[in-house]
Amino acid sequence: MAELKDILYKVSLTSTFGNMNVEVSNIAFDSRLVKNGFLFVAVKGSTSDGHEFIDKAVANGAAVIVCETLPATINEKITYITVKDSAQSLGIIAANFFGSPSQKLKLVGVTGTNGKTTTATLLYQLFGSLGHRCGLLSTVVNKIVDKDVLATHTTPDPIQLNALLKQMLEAGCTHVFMEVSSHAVDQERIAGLHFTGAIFTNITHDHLDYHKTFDNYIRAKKKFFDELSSSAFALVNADDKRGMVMLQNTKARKQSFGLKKMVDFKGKIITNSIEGLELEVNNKIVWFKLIGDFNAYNLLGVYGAAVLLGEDSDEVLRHLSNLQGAPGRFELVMPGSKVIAIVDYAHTPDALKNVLDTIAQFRTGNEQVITVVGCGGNRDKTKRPLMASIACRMSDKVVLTSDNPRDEEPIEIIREMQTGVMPSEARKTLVMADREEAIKTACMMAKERDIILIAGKGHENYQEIKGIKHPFDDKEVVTRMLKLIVN
Ligand SMILES: CC(=O)N[C@H]1[C@@H](OP(=O)(O)OP(=O)(O)OC[C@H]2O[C@@H](n3ccc(=O)[nH]c3=O)[C@H](O)[C@@H]2O)O[C@H](CO)[C@@H](O)[C@@H]1O[C@H](C)C(=O)N[C@@H](C)C(=O)N[C@H](CCC(=O)O)C(=O)O
Ligand SMILES: Nc1ncnc2c1ncn2[C@@H]1O[C@H](COP(=O)(O)OP(=O)(O)OP(=O)(O)O)[C@@H](O)[C@H]1O
Ligand SMILES: N[C@H](CCC[C@H](N)C(=O)O)C(=O)O
Ligand SMILES: [Mg+2]
Repeated sequence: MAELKDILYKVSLTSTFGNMNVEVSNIAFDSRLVKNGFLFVAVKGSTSDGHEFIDKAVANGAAVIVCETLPATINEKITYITVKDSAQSLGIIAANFFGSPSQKLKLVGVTGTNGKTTTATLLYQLFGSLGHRCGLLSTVVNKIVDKDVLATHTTPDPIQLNALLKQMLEAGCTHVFMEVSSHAVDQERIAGLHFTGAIFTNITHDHLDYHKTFDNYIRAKKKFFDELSSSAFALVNADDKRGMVMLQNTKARKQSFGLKKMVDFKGKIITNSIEGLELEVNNKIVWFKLIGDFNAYNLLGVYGAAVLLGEDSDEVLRHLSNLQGAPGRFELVMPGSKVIAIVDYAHTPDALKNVLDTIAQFRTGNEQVITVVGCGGNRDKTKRPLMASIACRMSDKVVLTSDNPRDEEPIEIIREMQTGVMPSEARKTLVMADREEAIKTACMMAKERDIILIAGKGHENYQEIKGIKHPFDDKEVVTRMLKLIVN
């Protein structure tokens, strides 16, 4: 239970109707979850408008309604509050309701098209290894110290988010590392949170289905930095064209990392091999277990953030060099097998190019690169031809397949991918909508020392088809096929 007045702290109200001296039993923004004494926030969504469900919320027992416009009929027994922006108000209300846990934690948010999970996971592992109790909010899993909590989104909704932060605080966490997706910024899921620091990894093509233009997408990421407090740090990848854009209007302490420019945390790649990365950081040469140039950026971002959080730089490097990274990110399957099979979460053109670039650097002779790739249904369609084009240009053979077709026809998605394949490259490609068959075919085509890249699903353990998540795990399938066919 909480006093209504307390949970409205810092919410800008435009009008109130009814008794303001009430207690609220809980909060919800989905009418279906409302029970007696709840406060319901009506939020405009992308498919429907929460304002249409105010009567449902009242029927389910809501005591308080927060909305942008009042419903046609008002129930005298209920308190109505109007606000300018109910999504933003929901964030602030959720933070207040759970006792503003983010104020009592060192909360660091990571945004960018690629590298958020890797960076946040490395920070969580690093700070754990340095002796701190930590929380993690990521695409793969949420963690309250060692306890796993299922992740449904990259960034949870404000109620789940603040509830998790509260549980982390109660479990003794001092540090929390979280991914901040552009959807979350745009939908105000992080409103009302207090960040100690923010990291920007990069921005490239993705999510244009949602943001419509690349400029809107950049603006969503920038908003995260614009809203940081002056006591926070804003750490950006200066080698990304938009790194400095993120810092333009921030009040936070501006910091940068990178490999090419003058930056606060500079690195240099000495060796990049299938065994890992050798980097010069802070005048020290250190080996890391992560593979690929792009991971040099992730490691530098993590290093910079750890130093900005007050950790000793040498200790940070010592601990960081032992870490493995996130599951399903450039993960070698059955190391030592006759063929090299890599499972990776590359689901954007840039990520796919980076991963294939990295693979190209490891080629020593005539080995072939065989790529298995698909594109998600009900998601940004413009990346489909681009991803197929990159896969063909940078591989010897490509099996075009399905990656969570959702409500779309798998073969239609593949057809759209094929529009990016040049006629001269068409002979390299095979179409196999069934992902298990596609992986099997890649394994059958592979000769000794060939490299198979299975891209797009990484850690995911399902294939989503028409609203149903069917169990499916790239790593499990490729392991089975390698044992059966190759070894
Ligand atoms: C496009 C998008 O982001 N949608 C998110 C959004 O839902 P929505 O806007 O579609 O909501 P809606 O169905 O229109 O409903 C509007 C409002 O009416 C309410 N409602 C609805 C029905 C009802 O009976 N009663 C009721 O009160 C809803 O609770 C909601 O408040 O708000 C919901 C609650 O927070 C999210 O679960 C939902 O995520 C969907 C499932 C989703 O797939 N999101 C993806 C795209 C996403 O967010 N991805 C990013 C990662 C992207 C990255 O890779 O960077 C993430 O952070 O996970
Ligand atoms: N710094 C980086 N720059 C470019 N590509 C990267 C970087 N880090 C990782 N990648 C590639 O992007 C893929 C996704 O990485 P990761 O899961 O860390 O990103 P993410 O931002 O969390 O993605 P999502 O938005 O889907 O949650 C990796 O599998 C790898 O192919
Ligand atoms: N966070 C990303 C994940 C994409 C993963 C890929 N496997 C797919 O389903 O398209 C998104 O929502 O676009
Ligand atoms: Mg992620």
